[in-house]
Amino acid sequence: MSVRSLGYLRLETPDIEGWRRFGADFLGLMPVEGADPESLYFRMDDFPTRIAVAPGSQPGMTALGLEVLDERELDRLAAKVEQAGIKVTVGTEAESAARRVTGFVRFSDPGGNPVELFYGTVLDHVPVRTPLVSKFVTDGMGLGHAIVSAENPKETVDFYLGVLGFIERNTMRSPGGTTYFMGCNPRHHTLGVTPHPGPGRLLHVMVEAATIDDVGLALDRAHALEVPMMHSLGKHTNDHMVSFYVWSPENYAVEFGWNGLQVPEPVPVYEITEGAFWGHRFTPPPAPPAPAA
Ligand SMILES: Cc1ccc(O)c(O)c1CC[C@@H]1C(=O)CC[C@]2(C)C(=O)CC[C@@H]12
Ligand SMILES: [Fe+2]
Repeated sequence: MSVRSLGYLRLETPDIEGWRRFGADFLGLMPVEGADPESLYFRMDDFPTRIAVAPGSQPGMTALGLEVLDERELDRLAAKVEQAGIKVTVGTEAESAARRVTGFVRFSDPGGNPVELFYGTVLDHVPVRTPLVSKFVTDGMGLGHAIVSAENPKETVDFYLGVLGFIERNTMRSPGGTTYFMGCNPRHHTLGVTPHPGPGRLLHVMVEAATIDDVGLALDRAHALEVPMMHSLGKHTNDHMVSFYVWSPENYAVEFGWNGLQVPEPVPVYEITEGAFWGHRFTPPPAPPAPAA
């Protein structure tokens, strides 16, 4: 296994105040200070930052931060990415310091999603405090999972499997094409790739809490804070996770779940024919505010 986990996400949003409330008061992440005073930084565990949100004119993901074992693995994987014909840039010392990692490289995956491979997390030993959530499930499994889009899903999936060492878990066919779910540690899936016209983008990020009560309480907070629902409470057919999804301030989505399946050893791939055993009823995003006349 090459990539070890989804280590961090870097996002940009036109609604930084919305994200402050969303991240801390709804998701229950721990807000902390970081390199840029204009940005938001959220902890889930002893990683210094799991989700960093910077102000930007457009919503977007600026990095899918994938953790590798050590410097030798980073060099080996960066060379493999270059051999695959993808241009790789080495992060500067200042950029590494801002991410609180020892080193990283960046490139775009074949679908156009921005990826950073990093090693050497600089741990935060101030105990994490998440009073709204009993615990986020991250140990050895990263912050959760992300689903990204690609116009060329097969090529993009072949890259993650063949170059970065992900393992295929399952597929799901829908009218728009096939979605691929991949893992890199016991968490059933860390990355999903789904077809979508246009350059790759983040569709949702999943965070996992330790108890069903954490999910119930998060549903209550969504209601109280008027966080718009995307998929009602449901249970997935591939990782058996019980979760619901909300629209984030810029209309990507966050899935809040519990009891995701862990797959310590590779198992044969399979195809699912429904996304959920029950639930996960969809609600479209709220209409954007009307432009000022
Ligand atoms: C089906 C499924 C299983 C496990 C997950 O963690 C999960 O997020 C999903 C849904 C994934 C995915 C999505 O988020 C956007 C709409 C998608 C692309 C589909 O049309 C099929 C799968 C769906
Ligand atoms: Fe998901």
